[in-house]
Amino acid sequence: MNTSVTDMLEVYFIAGTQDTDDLPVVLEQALEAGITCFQFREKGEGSLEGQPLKLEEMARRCQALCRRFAVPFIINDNIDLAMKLQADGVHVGQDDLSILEVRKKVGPQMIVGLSTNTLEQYEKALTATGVDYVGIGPAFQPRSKKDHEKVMGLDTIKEAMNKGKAIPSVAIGGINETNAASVWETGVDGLAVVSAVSQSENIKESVSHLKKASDFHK
Ligand SMILES: Cc1ncc(COP(=O)(O)OP(=O)(O)O)c(N)n1
Ligand SMILES: Cc1nc(C(=O)O)sc1CCOP(=O)(O)O
Ligand SMILES: [Mg+2]
Repeated sequence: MNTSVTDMLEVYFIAGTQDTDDLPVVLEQALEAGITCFQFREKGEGSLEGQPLKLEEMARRCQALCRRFAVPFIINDNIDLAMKLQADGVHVGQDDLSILEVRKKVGPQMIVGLSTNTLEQYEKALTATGVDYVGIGPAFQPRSKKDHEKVMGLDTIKEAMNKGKAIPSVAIGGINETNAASVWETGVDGLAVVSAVSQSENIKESVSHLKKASDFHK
């Protein structure tokens, strides 16, 4: 991958089979529309959790699509699968394996992302060794996650950005084409979305509206 981590965060699509009836079709449309990163996240009701062979097969299909478009392929939570598939990166949260353990397992090359859900967690991540980018949120009420943390809101995200930007950041939670401009105003490097793309009736239009320089925000 030749893109920088900051560039890859611009429109960061996250999905698993629980989010759509046909993940490969939706992912291909999203890639054609210009997403800059994809995270494979099989989690919760309707996902392939507990079916490792099917899950791996789906991950490989998604990875092949991402490769065709030269878009980074990140795996959520499952470090062993990320290593087996030589994914471009892994994403972990505060309750997952520690960054130290993750980095020990995946080595120095793989992209490692860490979720932060409070100002304190964000500030701590800024000085952490081995973190390539942070997810920050929820920006708004998430649509695709039931057990989410307390909504952080845009004011706190802006406050976090003002504390420092030593590590690239991507906002997450309830982001859509209508509120995207307000999220960009906080100073984050990208927008991570599930439903804004997976549930979109026009993926091409939705992705273009999420982009930083979209005319839609003006
Ligand atoms: C880009 C990005 N940001 C945050 C998350 C959430 O991660 P986590 O808190 O570990 O929750 P799960 O996604 O594992 O349910 C993410 N996946 N991606
Ligand atoms: C996977 C995930 N993590 C979140 C966090 O706040 O850490 S919110 C979220 C789901 C975001 O879904 P949607 O874009 O449909 O609101
Ligand atoms: Mg996690």
